[in-house]
Amino acid sequence: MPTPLLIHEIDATRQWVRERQRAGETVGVVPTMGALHAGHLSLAEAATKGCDRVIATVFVNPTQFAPSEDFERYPRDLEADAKKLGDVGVDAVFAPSVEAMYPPGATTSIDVGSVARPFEGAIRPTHFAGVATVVAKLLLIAPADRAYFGQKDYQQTVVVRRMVADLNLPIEVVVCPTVREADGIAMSSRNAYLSADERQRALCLSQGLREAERLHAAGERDASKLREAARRAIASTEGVELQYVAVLRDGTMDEVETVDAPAVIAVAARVGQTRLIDNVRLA
Ligand SMILES: Nc1ncnc2c1ncn2[C@@H]1O[C@H](COP(=O)(O)OP(=O)(O)OP(=O)(O)O)[C@@H](O)[C@H]1O
Ligand SMILES: CC(C)(CO)[C@@H](O)C(=O)[O-]
Ligand code: BAL
Repeated sequence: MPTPLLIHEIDATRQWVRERQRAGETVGVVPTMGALHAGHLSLAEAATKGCDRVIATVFVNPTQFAPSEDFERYPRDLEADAKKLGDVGVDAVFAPSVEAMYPPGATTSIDVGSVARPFEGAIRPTHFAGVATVVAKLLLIAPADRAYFGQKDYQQTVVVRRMVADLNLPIEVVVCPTVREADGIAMSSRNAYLSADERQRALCLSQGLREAERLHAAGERDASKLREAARRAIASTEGVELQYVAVLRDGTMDEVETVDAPAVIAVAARVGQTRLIDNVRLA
């Protein structure tokens, strides 16, 4: 497969997308922070199936990291990422500098409101303003027809859908299923931080979710029982600190006590120094 066109400039990116659309083609955009794994590539593949042309963005966005978080050490390898994207048929990659995205004097920030406050938002209070702002910028720089996001970052999908609706952005948001390793752990760039021992312990997140899923499939509708099943698996694993377990009405951040409609059970935990999140749909 050819290497995708690598674009660093904002104007050239917008022009590339507009030209494709003027030629009658649909364009998909896949926002990422790079260090690509099969989870990201599944979004790119969905985009190549659903659109005539695909542009991926690779940008480690500083505004979604708190000062204490891992912005500096977040893995970066643009050359390898571009090759992987080319191999799945992505046409172009937008990889801007921090200075291009946030020139001196830039102060605008998007507050999406209530869906950004609980769970991830409570633990990372500045995170979703950073995500919403950069995603809005990326969707304006690459004004595609469809944008692809992963279910693994469930609250992010809720925040992005809210932001796109509230700002009337003319783009369809597509959410793709979580891709897992053979043993069940959700693929994540941050898995690279785990030692072999932590990697083994981290399995308790997906195992806890799977146990809740099994109970739900067997007819359990009491959210507290489903939460307890996930909590038990995670909290009983040494070296793993559970941060939350929540059962939410699907597509929202509203907690439910009875699962009488499609729902999502979401968890976050710290494994050593690494924060991991995961979720499954209960439908
Ligand atoms: N396992 C996965 N399956 C499907 N989509 C995924 C998966 N992991 C990440 N994505 C999606 O890829 C997009 C880019 O995510 P990002 O670059 O933050 O990767 P990540 O692996 O989630 O990294 P991190 O470990 O920092 O959370 C997001 O829409 C995210 O939901
Ligand atoms: C959507 C995103 C690319 C914005 O920086 C990021 O939050 C991510 O990779 O999930
Ligand atoms: N995948 C979400 C990006 C972040 O945790 O900053």
